[in-house]
Amino acid sequence: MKKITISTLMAWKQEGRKFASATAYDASFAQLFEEQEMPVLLVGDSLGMVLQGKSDTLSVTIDEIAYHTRSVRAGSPNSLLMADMPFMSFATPEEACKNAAVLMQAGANMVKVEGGAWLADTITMLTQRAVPVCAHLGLTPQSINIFGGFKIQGREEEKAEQMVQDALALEKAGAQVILLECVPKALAARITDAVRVPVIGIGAGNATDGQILVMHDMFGISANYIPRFSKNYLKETGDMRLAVSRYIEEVASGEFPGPEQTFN
Ligand SMILES: Nc1nc(=O)c2c([nH]1)NC[C@@H]1CN(c3ccc(C(=O)N[C@@H](CCC(=O)O)C(=O)O)cc3)CN21
Ligand SMILES: CC(C)C(=O)C(=O)O
Ligand SMILES: [Mg+2]
Repeated sequence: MKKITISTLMAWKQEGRKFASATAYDASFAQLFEEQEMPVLLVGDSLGMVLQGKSDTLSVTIDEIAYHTRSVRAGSPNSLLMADMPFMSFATPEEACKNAAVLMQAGANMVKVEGGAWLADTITMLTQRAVPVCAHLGLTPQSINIFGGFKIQGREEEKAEQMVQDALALEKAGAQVILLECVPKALAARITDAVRVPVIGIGAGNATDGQILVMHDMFGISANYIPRFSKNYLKETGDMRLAVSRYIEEVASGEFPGPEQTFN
């Protein structure tokens, strides 16, 4: 696989070419993903749930994300590697810079932060200091105690309009990727059209530029539960490499996510 950069994703958006991505936490799976030409990988704070068995992501630390980022980078030199900024690690722009440096030095190409327009100054400060940023909107799991659970976001028109405005504000602030989690398909489509940067969806329908899955969900082996919007590709292929390539193909063709994995 040739080196994937933010320019690659921008070009794909303009061509209307849909791309897949997945979480990864170790070198062996990162290498397997790279061999199947998965262009984008994320060291997600979901590792608190799927690796550590916790019921949410709040306890994950910057050092844990950095540890896994080093492993994933070792297995996948050419993917665009995103790393999650954990809960409270970007509470102020200064803390965000200090913590983002740890992840970039561990091998990330981009950091991801959860939140809306209030993050504009943080995102500007990071991008000015050469840290590319993905802004995560919709169901932001670090806000579970505000939301009262992992619930779909943006159902009411007022909330939907707010999310469109948040996406525009964060793009203007410098965000180079937007990630939408658990939002109705029509809202994800609206945001994907409204911004120039690539939009990656999870539980957001098939109109976004890219898709992401937690790798354990792709294989149907997640601890606790498997979200409704994910799909077990191991069950239908019986082989991990085939599962990954099937997922990549179904994203490219628009077949995944289908109606069963979509909120309307
Ligand atoms: N294994 C795993 N997969 C994920 O996608 C994931 C994680 N862990 N951990 C971090 C966050 C948390 N996520 C989650 C977890 C559960 C639901 C969930 O149960 N959602 C309900 C829908 C709720 C509604 O209808 O409002 C569902 O039935 O899927 C959603 C997102 C997504 N992320
Ligand atoms: C679900 C994805 C988008 C994520 O943030 C994670 O894996 O932590
Ligand atoms: Mg996350």
